Amino acid sequence: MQNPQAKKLVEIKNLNLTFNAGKSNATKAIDNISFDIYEGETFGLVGESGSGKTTIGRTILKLYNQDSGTITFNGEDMGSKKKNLKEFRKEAQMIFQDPQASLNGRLRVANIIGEGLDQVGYSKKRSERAEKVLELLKLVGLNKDHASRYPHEFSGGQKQRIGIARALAVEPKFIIADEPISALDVSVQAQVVNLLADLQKKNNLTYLFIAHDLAMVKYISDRIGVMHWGKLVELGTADEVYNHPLHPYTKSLLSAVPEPDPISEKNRVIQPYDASFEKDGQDREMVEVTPGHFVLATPAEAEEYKAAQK
Ligand SMILES: Nc1ncnc2c1ncn2[C@@H]1O[C@H](COP(=O)(O)OP(=O)(O)OP(=O)(O)O)[C@@H](O)[C@H]1O
Repeated sequence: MQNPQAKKLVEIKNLNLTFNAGKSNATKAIDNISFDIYEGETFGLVGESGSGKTTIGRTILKLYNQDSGTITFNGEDMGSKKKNLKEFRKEAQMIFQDPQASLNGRLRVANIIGEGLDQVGYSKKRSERAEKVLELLKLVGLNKDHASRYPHEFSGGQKQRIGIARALAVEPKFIIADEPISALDVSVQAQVVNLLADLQKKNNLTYLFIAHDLAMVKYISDRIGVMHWGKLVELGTADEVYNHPLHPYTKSLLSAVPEPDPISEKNRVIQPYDASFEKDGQDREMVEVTPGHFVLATPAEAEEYKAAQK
């Protein structure tokens, strides 16, 4: 269970966002979602493609405006503090899925990272700025020779390291990592995840880690939220969600995770998910089935889920 002393860094309450509202292609990307992210934790957000994970990340960063609901960062409602947006953007950064597309190909690495440093006042101190670039490169496992090169001269994993260094340049408190490893070779995925975990400890960072790979999310996250069709359907500690899943969608996602042991893998049965009940018109809300473990359910379903846990 979450330490009750821990401070909430991000508080999301009853968030709603519909793209193309009122048109035939309207998409309810965020459907009445509430959750908190505690300082120093990694909150993993999982769900299939199109479930709304990226939209939540972008809405937290104020790249999209929600239709209703609130997002509070460090105790401040960002919606009502427009003048603080510049400050907020330094405290909250995003790392993207595609490191190639997210880096300006015309800039040398020193300037890509330097742009972030300029935002926090290094622009007038050239030598300090150069020193800080080297420090950041070292922090993410690169070296000074890399500073004068262009993004296309790097491998995918190295590019992601540059993206991480750029995010860290503004000394953020909070980082949204949106599928940061899914475009990388399997052989370098673990290195980037381990780097993120090390940096979290060193810099006391809080992460929202977005992914569709539940195995990796379990490895890195303290708590996990599972999304389906714009709704949060389950929320709990990584161990609880992984070992005692409640919602049939979570069970189905977990059944798709390959087993490392060849015998278990051979016997693994993928559980299909029949989502039709989500559209039965019944009201569902997040119910706490065991301490800190919530599932989206009607009162009757909640009782069933509870009984199945015993
Ligand atoms: N800018 C946009 N305009 C219109 N619809 C959008 C926009 N961005 C996302 N959507 C739609 O909103 C829904 C949620 O998309 P979102 O990208 O948040 O999902 P996701 O879970 O992050 O998926 P992925 O893993 O593929 O990135 C999808 O149906 C998507 O098509």
